[in-house]
Amino acid sequence: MPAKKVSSKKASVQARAKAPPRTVEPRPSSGAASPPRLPRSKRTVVILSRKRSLYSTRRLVEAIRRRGHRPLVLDTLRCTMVLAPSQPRMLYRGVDIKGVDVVIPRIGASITGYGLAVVAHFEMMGVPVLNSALAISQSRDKLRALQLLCRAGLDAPRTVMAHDRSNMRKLVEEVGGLPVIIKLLRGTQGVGVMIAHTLQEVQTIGNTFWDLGQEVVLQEFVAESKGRDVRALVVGNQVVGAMRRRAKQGEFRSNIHRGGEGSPVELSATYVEVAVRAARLLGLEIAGVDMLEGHKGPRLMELNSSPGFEGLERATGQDIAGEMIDHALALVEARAVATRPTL
Ligand SMILES: Nc1ncnc2c1ncn2[C@@H]1O[C@H](COP(=O)(O)OP(=O)(O)OP(=O)(O)O)[C@@H](O)[C@H]1O
Ligand SMILES: [Mg+2]
Ligand SMILES: [Mg+2]
Repeated sequence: MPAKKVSSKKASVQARAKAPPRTVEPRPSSGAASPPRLPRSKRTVVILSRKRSLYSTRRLVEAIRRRGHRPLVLDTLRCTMVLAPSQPRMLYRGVDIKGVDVVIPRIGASITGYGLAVVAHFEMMGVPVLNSALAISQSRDKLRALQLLCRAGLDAPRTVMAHDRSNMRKLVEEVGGLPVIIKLLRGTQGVGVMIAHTLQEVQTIGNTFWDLGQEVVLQEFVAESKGRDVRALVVGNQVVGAMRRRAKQGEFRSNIHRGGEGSPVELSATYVEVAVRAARLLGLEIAGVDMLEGHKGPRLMELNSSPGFEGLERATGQDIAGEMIDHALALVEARAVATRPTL
């Protein structure tokens, strides 16, 4: 049974209260107080993506076309930012890009720096983006993300970050003892997530990364998750699909890229609420929220701002691309209504 689209009323109320000001919420389309809707016109939706042949990019393009709108796939690295007082412009292969209604950035980890600049530039041109540069940057740094989530009272595996290597034993104790997870701050697809069973291993792995100039965190190993985790795809204030991923034999990482297998899961209200709240806290309109199933409920690991959804669509049979595009178009319409001059 495919997972149903689920939303949490409570979660969305909390989310609205805590959402950063950048986030545009779709306005209600009915009711005496709402302004009349503008007639729907053909919209230009930009997908920032290195390759149009990627599954998620192809599916987004299809979804835009199916709704009668215009997709435009731009290779992020071919976008040129032109800065001028009060007049930021974007060139693509030397030509000015104009008339863009909304941008969906699919920024891979290898081009985070340049990608963030391009997304921010679109924002400065007044174009709505899902997700904003701020939201992408704070979710991509796993420590920063956990700081924001923990400050708001959400649960995550115990995590420490230190620069001083002199007392590793104490750091290991802080996260609950061996074994411990050692994690690169900006890894993806399970690369840079390791498990250490002895203090010696912690020291060797930690020293290797520190000597390479890479920052790592030590994290409590959530043993009860048994090599499984939950990926919830949040779009706006809703979870539009969810799967449980199970690691292959002999592996603790459940990533599909590490051989894990996904199956649809019906999330409880708590998991939905936590996933939506976490996305809102980081300012993400679209988020792949990874949670471990702890004894006492969901434990947040990370939020992905350009989540691939091939595994999720295959596991659940749901039209995730369509959900993302519907939400992007709703934001465009909401903004058009909000900025419409009153007579
Ligand atoms: N503290 C932990 N306890 C137990 N297992 C963990 C822990 N942290 C990570 N894992 C396992 O390792 C996997 C990868 O971790 P994480 O999601 O942080 O990395 P990632 O490389 O960013 O993955 P993604 O490809 O989802 O972006 C998780 O899906 C989970 O199965
Ligand atoms: Mg990740
Ligand atoms: Mg993950």
